Amino acid sequence: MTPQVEVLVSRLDPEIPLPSYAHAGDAGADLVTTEAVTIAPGERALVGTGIAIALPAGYAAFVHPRSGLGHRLGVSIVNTPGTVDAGYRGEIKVVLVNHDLREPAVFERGDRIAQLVVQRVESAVFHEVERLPGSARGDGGYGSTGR
Ligand SMILES: O=c1ccn([C@H]2C[C@H](O)[C@@H](COP(=O)(O)OP(=O)(O)OP(=O)(O)O)O2)c(=O)[nH]1
Ligand SMILES: [Mg+2]
Repeated sequence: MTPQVEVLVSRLDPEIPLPSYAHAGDAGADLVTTEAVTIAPGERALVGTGIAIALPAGYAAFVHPRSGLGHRLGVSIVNTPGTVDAGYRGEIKVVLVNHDLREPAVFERGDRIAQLVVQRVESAVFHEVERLPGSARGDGGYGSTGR
């Protein structure tokens, strides 16, 4: 069975459903918009989801786009994936962007606009050193391995 973690949710808007998985074992729980919004081609909009959460220490939640919106409408999230810190108690919001060049993207209140992925995260301790250990990749990046 998929491991589970308890996440406390506060509904800032009582009519808005809790985040929910479309299928058991899904990675992303759908989030809805509390407001109707029309996003012109190339424009963006900050929308509320009506929920705030408290994650256990050692966890973060990531706000990912929905592939169906990308495919059907050209809609994604500007800062994808958005990072929700364990200590954040405000409303989870989503910065939608309409990449379509012609059609506005129209959303009604209650439409599913993003999905939340809850993950364990490590907190790093950053140690400064004179020289980093060598590696096969070295400083190669940005296409260094060819097409
Ligand atoms: O898509 C997102 C991304 C972030 N947040 C909330 C939760 C997160 O804990 C907080 C801060 O996010 P982030 O650190 O990415 O933003 P910042 O621009 O660095 O703001 P801050 O200075 O508040 O950290 O905003 C959202 O509601 N939705
Ligand atoms: Mg920050």
